[in-house]
Amino acid sequence: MSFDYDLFVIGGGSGGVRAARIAAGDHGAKVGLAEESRMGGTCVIRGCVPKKLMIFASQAGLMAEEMRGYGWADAQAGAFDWEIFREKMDAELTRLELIYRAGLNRAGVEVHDQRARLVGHHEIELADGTRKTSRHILIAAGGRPTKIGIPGEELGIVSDDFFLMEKLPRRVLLIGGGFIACEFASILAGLGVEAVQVYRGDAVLRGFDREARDMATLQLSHVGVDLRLGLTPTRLDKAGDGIEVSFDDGSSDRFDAVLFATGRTPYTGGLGLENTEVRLKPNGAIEVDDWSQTCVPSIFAVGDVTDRVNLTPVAIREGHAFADTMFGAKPRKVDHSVVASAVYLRPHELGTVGLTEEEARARGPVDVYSTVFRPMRSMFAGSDARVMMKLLVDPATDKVLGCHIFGPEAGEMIQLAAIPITMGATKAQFDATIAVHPTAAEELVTMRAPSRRHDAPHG
Ligand SMILES: Cc1cc2nc3c(=O)[nH]c(=O)nc-3n(C[C@H](O)[C@H](O)[C@H](O)COP(=O)(O)OP(=O)(O)OC[C@H]3O[C@@H](n4cnc5c(N)ncnc54)[C@H](O)[C@@H]3O)c2cc1C
Ligand SMILES: NC(=O)c1ccc[n+]([C@@H]2O[C@H](COP(=O)([O-])OP(=O)(O)OC[C@H]3O[C@@H](n4cnc5c(N)ncnc54)[C@H](O)[C@@H]3O)[C@@H](O)[C@H]2O)c1
Repeated sequence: MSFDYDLFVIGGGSGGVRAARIAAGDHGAKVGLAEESRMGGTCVIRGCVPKKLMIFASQAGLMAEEMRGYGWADAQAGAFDWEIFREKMDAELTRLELIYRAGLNRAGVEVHDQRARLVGHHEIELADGTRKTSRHILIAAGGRPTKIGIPGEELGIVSDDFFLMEKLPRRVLLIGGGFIACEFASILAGLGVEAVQVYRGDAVLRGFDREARDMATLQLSHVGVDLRLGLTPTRLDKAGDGIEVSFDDGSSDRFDAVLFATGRTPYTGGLGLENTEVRLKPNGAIEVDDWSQTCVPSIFAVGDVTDRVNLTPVAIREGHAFADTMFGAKPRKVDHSVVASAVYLRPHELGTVGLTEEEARARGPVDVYSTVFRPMRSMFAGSDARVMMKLLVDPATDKVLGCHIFGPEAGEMIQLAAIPITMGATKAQFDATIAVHPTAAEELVTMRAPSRRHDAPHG
């Protein structure tokens, strides 16, 4: 049987673009790709990139404060102009979008700027009614922000809307304690917006190392976020130009905007999956095996739509591995067991790779090398901000099982620490590395004795 394409990709985000480009450009496959919105997907258009630019924009006040401590007695951030920033940011996103598009064109991928849905195991229907057949189909449709099902929630916005705001609200409620709520709370506080964050738990960033969570929780309050823990909103009501929010403790408060940062769900609705035998997990994610293959041999899925590790570099790696495996005769699986990540807070970020102290302890005996200190740079300026460096080491093998850094540029540091840890480095090998002085990161190779040992597995 002959097909229009060797591969048809649904979704032009991190995973889909990489898979299409490698299959067509490196391995000579005939590839079609459908994208219903802007090329580049969540990361480029409404995620990592605009978020990181906002993080950079938001640090002016903290930098001025630090510089006053260094003798620049009059240093002030001055007024932030959202319109100027947004115009520059939009231009940058358009530039990146064009680069993504050009890469696909160069590789010979046929791009369809419209929505696609499956009508069979080898067939796609585009929004204009055109049908295309393909030997293989890759679903890389990503995820969508979700709200929590309370009355009036349609009055609130989600992260997608945040990047499109015409002007900055004066007072914002952020709901959630995950990546997005914490990063956006840091951004808003840094831009001079009154940020109130409510989270139902007792420390933000559930799932991260507990000590690091406590430091992140403390820092949010220190940078001016009004963080209210153990609190959940129960309803939203329109109140003049603002929104009145009621909470489960009986209190209520008024805001100019309410941002739901309450998680994302795989975007599988309306994809035509009912026309296939593809199986979904209870949360709507596409079920795949280690090769990103669904239970239908011709249909594969990568990235957030599979809800494995929802990060851009993971989607890219999955897309690349799929293309190499299917079209390059280079079978490659993705190891999801060690994936580094960072939460871009200010002034200190949280970088993490491998097991948390709690996970390591549940697995067996573990030596914890941990140090918390005031770094030279901010201490001189009079700041009380603390840095944490932590290594978790298996006492039997000396292998480093995890590393957690809370400090300035921790995202950059953890990227480098992730290399030896992915390679299976031992603590002795960390120690054999001569320090770079004076840095904060030198602590990673100078922690001589464990701060504590957990002997028995802890449930
Ligand atoms: C605010 C925010 C900040 C983030 N920050 C980071 C970060 O700092 N670091 C990090 O690693 N990750 C970050 N992420 C996560 C990261 O953006 C995602 O993990 C990544 O984009 C997933 O890539 P993907 O290819 O699976 O999906 P996406 O990038 O979401 O791409 C899916 C694409 O498919 C298109 N599409 C969907 N259905 C169809 C259809 N039926 N037909 C045609 N097109 C369709 C969509 O329009 C979209 O463009 C962030 C996410 C958010 C929301
Ligand atoms: N720096 C990064 O790498 C980065 C940044 C942003 C987003 N991301 C990715 O995007 C994903 C989505 O981010 P997110 O912050 O929306 O999700 P998340 O899963 O990290 O956090 C969701 C938050 O919403 C809360 N929540 C969920 N249901 C609730 C309810 N019914 N009532 C009250 N609170 C509720 C949760 O307790 C949690 O704190 C992340 O998991 C991550 O994979 C990554």
